[in-house]
Amino acid sequence: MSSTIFSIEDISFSYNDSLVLHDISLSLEKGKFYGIVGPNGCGKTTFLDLLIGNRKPDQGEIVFMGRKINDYPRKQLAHLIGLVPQEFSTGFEYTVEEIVLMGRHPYIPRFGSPSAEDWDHVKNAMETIGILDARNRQFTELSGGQKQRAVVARAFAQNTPVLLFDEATASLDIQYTLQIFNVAKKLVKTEKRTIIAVIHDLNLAAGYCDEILFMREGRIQHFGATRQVMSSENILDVFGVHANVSGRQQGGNLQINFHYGELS
Ligand SMILES: Nc1ncnc2c1ncn2[C@@H]1O[C@H](COP(=O)(O)OP(=O)(O)OP(=O)(O)O)[C@@H](O)[C@H]1O
Repeated sequence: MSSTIFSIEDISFSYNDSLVLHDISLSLEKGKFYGIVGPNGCGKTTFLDLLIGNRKPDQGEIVFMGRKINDYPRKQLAHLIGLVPQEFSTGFEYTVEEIVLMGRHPYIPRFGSPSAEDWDHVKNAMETIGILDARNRQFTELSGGQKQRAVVARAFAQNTPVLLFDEATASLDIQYTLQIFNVAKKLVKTEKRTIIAVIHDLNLAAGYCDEILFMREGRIQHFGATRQVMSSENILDVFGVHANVSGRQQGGNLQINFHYGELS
């Protein structure tokens, strides 16, 4: 049986007249941790928006689990794909627990109440992320990093086979960053979930991702197994910066060291 989860066929996308994604064709497989890396503004968030069906390609197709992504009813898709967005804000006074419970909304019938199973998922997600003690705090009063952890917990509570992270740990300290990536990696390894994560930190991407998509100017420039594509040449090609990539022979994680240039 094919393990292809996303089949992306020659997609392009424009905002008004501005072409943002083009000539993207690739297959993504179930049970892998994918990293998307690339310069600011190259189209990473837009690409995730297309993968989750929030936007429609102008050309080409995205087939998800055998069906065109834009043909899925929204509710069904919310059972299959969860997203940790780059930014999440709410004008309303919600507690942390209420934010995490939002991850269960696709499962709660209209005018219905959360089931015991829904509450189990909410509690487990808060425990996993370590925010159970903050469950009754107002979301708007949290620090940026605390908010981000609540939003990650919301996505874990949604319990979907596919998770998209858009810089999900950008404002987290190293302890919480590793905690979330370790949980994510475990979901990939033990439950065959698929994670597609936009990551700016190349060492983090090298440490956790099975495969990397290097994006530049709306195209996938390089795509493949992390050990193959995370190279000085590709980093220079996509980011225009010089770096040494070491550790390829040792069999452990790759290490990326940047050349900082002259300080004046
Ligand atoms: N809603 C929008 N309307 C018009 N242009 C947009 C919109 N959203 C994004 N863009 C433009 O599309 C391009 C790609 O944006 P996108 O957010 O996908 O990039 P990104 O790679 O995720 O960037 P970053 O690393 O800074 O988050 C940018 O030039 C951006 O200005």
